[in-house]
Amino acid sequence: MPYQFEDLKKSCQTEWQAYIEHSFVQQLGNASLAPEAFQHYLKQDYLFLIQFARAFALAAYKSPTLSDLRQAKEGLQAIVDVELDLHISYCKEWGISEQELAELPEARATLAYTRYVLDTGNRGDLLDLHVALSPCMVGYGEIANWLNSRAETIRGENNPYDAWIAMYESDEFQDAMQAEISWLNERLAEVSPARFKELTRIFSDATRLEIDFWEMGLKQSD
Ligand SMILES: Cc1ncc(CO)c(N)n1
Repeated sequence: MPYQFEDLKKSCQTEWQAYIEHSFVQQLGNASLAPEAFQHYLKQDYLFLIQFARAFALAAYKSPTLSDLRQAKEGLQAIVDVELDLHISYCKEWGISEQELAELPEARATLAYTRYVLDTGNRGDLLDLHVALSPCMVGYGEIANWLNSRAETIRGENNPYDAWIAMYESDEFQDAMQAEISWLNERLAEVSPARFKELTRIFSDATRLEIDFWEMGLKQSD
């Protein structure tokens, strides 16, 4: 049986569920999240996105083919030209200026997660790097879909976090998520059981670091 992305999720089902259905996510969905927790999360996510962009630059460096190189370039461009600009204007709506963003120190959870991804890519190959990135790219799309499937979730102007959910349920993000899953499925189909075991370690580590990122937001920890 060739391995597929679903098998990575199955290898750490408990952690994956703890990430997707985290209290931060539930509170964001039912509008009970403290605005201070969300603001703290938004600020750290700006710093996260900058490191995330560097990870796509690393993916370009690690690309053996022109098609992989183009894909990494698209990813880098999407983050630098679109996502970061969107994030900055979204932060403004939440009372966080660009100046404040530029001067922020990184929380330990941000440092741990982003540098883990970069280190995994540095010591490994493009597949290692993509597996380390996949909980971000696939997880947030799944979170938006999970929130939409729950009766407790409030949509529209009665939820101040509605725009956040809308961003990750957008066709643009959902298409990027599907493209990432397809890319991974093609490569995972070819790996040996020993190689797959290595990849499950990376996937589970990155998933656990996503859980810590939510915790950092909830506790407003630095
Ligand atoms: C921490 C984190 N993970 C995933 C995403 C989705 O891009 C994000 N913006 N932030």
